[in-house]
Amino acid sequence: MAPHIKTKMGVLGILKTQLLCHLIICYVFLVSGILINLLQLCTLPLWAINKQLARKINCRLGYSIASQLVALLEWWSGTACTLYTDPESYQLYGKENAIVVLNHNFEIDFLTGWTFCERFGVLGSSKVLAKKELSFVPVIGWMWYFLEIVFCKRKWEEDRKTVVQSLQNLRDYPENFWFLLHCEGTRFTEKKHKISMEVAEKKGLPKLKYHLLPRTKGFCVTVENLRGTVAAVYDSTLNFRNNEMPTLLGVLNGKKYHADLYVRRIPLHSIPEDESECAQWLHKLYQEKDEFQEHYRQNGCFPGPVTSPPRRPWSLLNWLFWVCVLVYPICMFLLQMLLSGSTVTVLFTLLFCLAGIWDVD
Ligand SMILES: CCCCC/C=C\C/C=C\CCCCCCCC(=O)SCCNC(=O)CCNC(=O)[C@H](O)C(C)(C)COP(=O)(O)OP(=O)(O)OC[C@H]1O[C@@H](n2cnc3c(N)ncnc32)[C@H](O)[C@@H]1OP(=O)(O)O
Ligand SMILES: CCCCCCCCCCCCCCCCCC(=O)OC[C@@H](O)COP(=O)(O)O
Repeated sequence: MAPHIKTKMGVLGILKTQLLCHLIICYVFLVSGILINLLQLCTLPLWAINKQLARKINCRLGYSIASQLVALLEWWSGTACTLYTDPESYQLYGKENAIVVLNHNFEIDFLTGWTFCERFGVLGSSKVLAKKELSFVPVIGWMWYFLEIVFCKRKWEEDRKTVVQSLQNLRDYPENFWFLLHCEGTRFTEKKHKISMEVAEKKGLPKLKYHLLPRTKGFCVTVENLRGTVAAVYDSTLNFRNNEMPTLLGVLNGKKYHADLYVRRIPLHSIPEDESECAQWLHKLYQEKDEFQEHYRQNGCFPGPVTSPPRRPWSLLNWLFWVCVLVYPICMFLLQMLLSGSTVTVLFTLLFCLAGIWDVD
């Protein structure tokens, strides 16, 4: 990296781009994650005795994993999150169960979603209808198993029974939760958009410019099974300023983004009970979402008042806790190696440290 750019970035900015920092962050995340997964495993016997207590404990443990990634976004990269919503609805966020319908365009939209969950105190209990493959991802996928995340294979005939059962299980969940649905079923690409609009044409549905055609089955079955449990649908549309396409690697490098989220609260009782009417309702919702995206494209902002929730210190404190617990032993280990008296061990340790601080750019 050129020296003048480094000066402009400041010491902290340079630190954030260093491989050694990234290695430490990943090490802390992975080791703490596996320790927490093991603790979650220990709660299994409790489910038989006191299920609600086991669920509450798992929400806290899940928080301790997810909030590390949130801390990375809001404290490490300093990404700003602006919320466009009406003040009356704002009062209810975090105080009721809700289904969140969100567009799926960005690599970090899950992380931005989590950040909003954190700010309204529902991060540990947040849920999603996720593809089955994600349940095998170490740490996060294993954590989701204990948080009763709903998984689907995206083959409706196989999914119907398991999805309905998993949704029914959430009816007596002891914590307020937000249930995320990416109704488009996959992340937006131009190629997928083209195919999806061919389907829209065949079905006689209006074309969408910024979204894929929504898959309606998951939404209708969620509304049907969570009626009486969930108070509202939060129709949410996410964008990043300056047409940026943020990445996890960018966040890890400390790059600051600016997320804009537009949320409309729609009471669940206003959504039709009949399945085909419910599907039509969702198609109409996506046509409206398309208009909001057009507004954003034209004006650089969403319509309506801005009421941004402040970041809270808990994600940072949790992260610092794990850094203190896990970085100290590794420092002691490296120190022991350096003081071992063996030339080969000292050389290897020095090489390892140098590789970590080497500027790969
Ligand atoms: C702002 C605050 C945020 C709060 C965040 C809260 C919580 C956060 C928690 C966690 C964060 C982590 C996030 C993890 C992200 C995980 C992301 C994913 O895994 S997305 C993929 C999985 N999810 C989904 O797919 C959900 C949407 N899909 C559905 O609902 C589906 O209906 C289904 C239930 C999965 C079943 O799918 P299947 O394909 O089997 O059946 P369908 O009936 O849907 O499809 C057949 C139907 O579709 C028509 N068709 C064919 N091709 C297309 C196409 N390209 N586009 C649209 N439609 C198509 C086809 O003709 C059939 O139609 P019909 O039924 O009329 O015959
Ligand atoms: C603080 C610690 C930093 C350490 C960095 C480690 C990063 C680990 C991140 C793990 C993130 C796991 C969360 C999974 C969410 C991913 C969202 C996703 O993958 O959605 C899938 C959809 O799109 C559909 O996929 P398609 O198959 O249709 O395409």
